[in-house]
Amino acid sequence: MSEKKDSFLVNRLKSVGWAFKGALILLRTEASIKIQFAIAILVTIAGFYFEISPTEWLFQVAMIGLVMSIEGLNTAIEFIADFIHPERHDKIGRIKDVAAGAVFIAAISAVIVAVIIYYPKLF
Ligand SMILES: Nc1ncnc2c1ncn2[C@@H]1O[C@H](COP(=O)(O)OP(=O)(O)OP(=O)(O)O)[C@@H](O)[C@H]1O
Repeated sequence: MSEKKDSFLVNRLKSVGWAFKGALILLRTEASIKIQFAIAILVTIAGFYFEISPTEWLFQVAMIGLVMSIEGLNTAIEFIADFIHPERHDKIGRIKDVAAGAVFIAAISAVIVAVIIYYPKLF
């Protein structure tokens, strides 16, 4: 019984390790994620500088997580598309466009949240 529990825990820990490895691969290799990470650091500094409220922090952190995680999924979809069909194909292009569209929607939402939080503090 306890042996089963241990192996479950070890497996979960291994999964966390692989997920962490995946996040590092994204941050090291993907230009879009690097830019988003830099913006995340800048708005975090801005959050402390302007002393934004706990509710504003919640929205800001949620938006950073949303944009970067969807960007990660977009990258995974691009990898799958390139793996299963390395040549150019209209359908592969459409799959990649739709995945990029998801990032775009999240990014627009994040910009709107940023404007709502910081516009009154700046102007
Ligand atoms: N194999 C393909 N067949 C048809 N169109 C493609 C193909 N690969 C890419 N495209 C088109 O080019 C666009 C960009 O694709 P690509 O894989 O280069 O993504 P990217 O946006 O440059 O990647 P990144 O997220 O690294 O910036 C796609 O959205 C699609 O419109």
